[in-house]
Amino acid sequence: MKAKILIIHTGGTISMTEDKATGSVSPGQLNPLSKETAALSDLADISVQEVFHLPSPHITPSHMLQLKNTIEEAYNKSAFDGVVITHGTDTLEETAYFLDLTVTLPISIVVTGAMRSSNEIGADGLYNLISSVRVASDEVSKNKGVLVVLNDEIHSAKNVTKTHTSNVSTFQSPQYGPIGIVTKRGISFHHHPISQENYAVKDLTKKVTLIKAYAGMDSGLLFAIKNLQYDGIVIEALGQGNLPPQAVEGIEALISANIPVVLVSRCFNGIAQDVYGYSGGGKHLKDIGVIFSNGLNGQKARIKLLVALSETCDMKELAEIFKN
Ligand SMILES: NC(=O)C[C@H](N)C(=O)O
Repeated sequence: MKAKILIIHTGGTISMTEDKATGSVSPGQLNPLSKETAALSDLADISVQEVFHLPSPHITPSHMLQLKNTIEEAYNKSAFDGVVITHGTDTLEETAYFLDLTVTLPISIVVTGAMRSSNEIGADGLYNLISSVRVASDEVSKNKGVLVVLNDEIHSAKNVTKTHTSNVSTFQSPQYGPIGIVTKRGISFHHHPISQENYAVKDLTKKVTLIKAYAGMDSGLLFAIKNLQYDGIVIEALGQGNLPPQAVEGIEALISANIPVVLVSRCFNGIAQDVYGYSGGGKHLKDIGVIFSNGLNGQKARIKLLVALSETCDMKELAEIFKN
């Protein structure tokens, strides 16, 4: 029996066309993927929903929550084996990780996209969609968290990131690699995520921002963030998790206002840790209450803080959540 797969389109280059006269790529009236359902029906019992038709820089956390609710409502109406979400690649990793943290259904969840629009030479959209339906249809893809499938590779939502502005092999999992591959003959996994986290999110009302540290950074922006009444901040710190000493005053002001400060590294490999004891070093920052993120990149730590803040504002509980 064929697997039952729900395809949800949200937009992105995979749903766009190029204007041959101007070279401009944009979403048209019709999603070019809507005519492809027949090509997929050999692979699975397909149903399709188009929830958004948006470039992914237009996707916000409330769209992500809407997407989670759409998946759960569709499943409660009529159960399916897997869902494939098509999405723009710019913020794909954020939506995939949000779903990873919040959806608990016993199905496979695959997110895919494309780097070339539907009418460009070498368009990768339909191919990635077919690969994703194949992955989602395979029993072996369940219980592995949300998967990101492009360019014949299967990545975990937690580790994958967009690494190249235009290359079709843009999605990589720095330091971990893909957890599986798609071949002509089947799907093959070679890693299994060792832990999965879930948070019951009903609404997303908090404001969390993300900034990057740099040589000579001072506290100006940190005071501004406090005054703008953000509920949380993620900082892409230097190296192993350090900041210039001039930034410490701002960090202390945020923490004393009960605004959690989560640290990641601006390096794309490795884990930020409390190693250095000098002023602004990781150990100093941890001692004054900064939370370390255990290997997430900045944009994913921001999604996690947003989700975690919908459960608790307690600094100690937040620090525990970020140990996972
Ligand atoms: N390749 C893509 O999908 C990029 C596009 N700007 C988007 O994220 O919507």
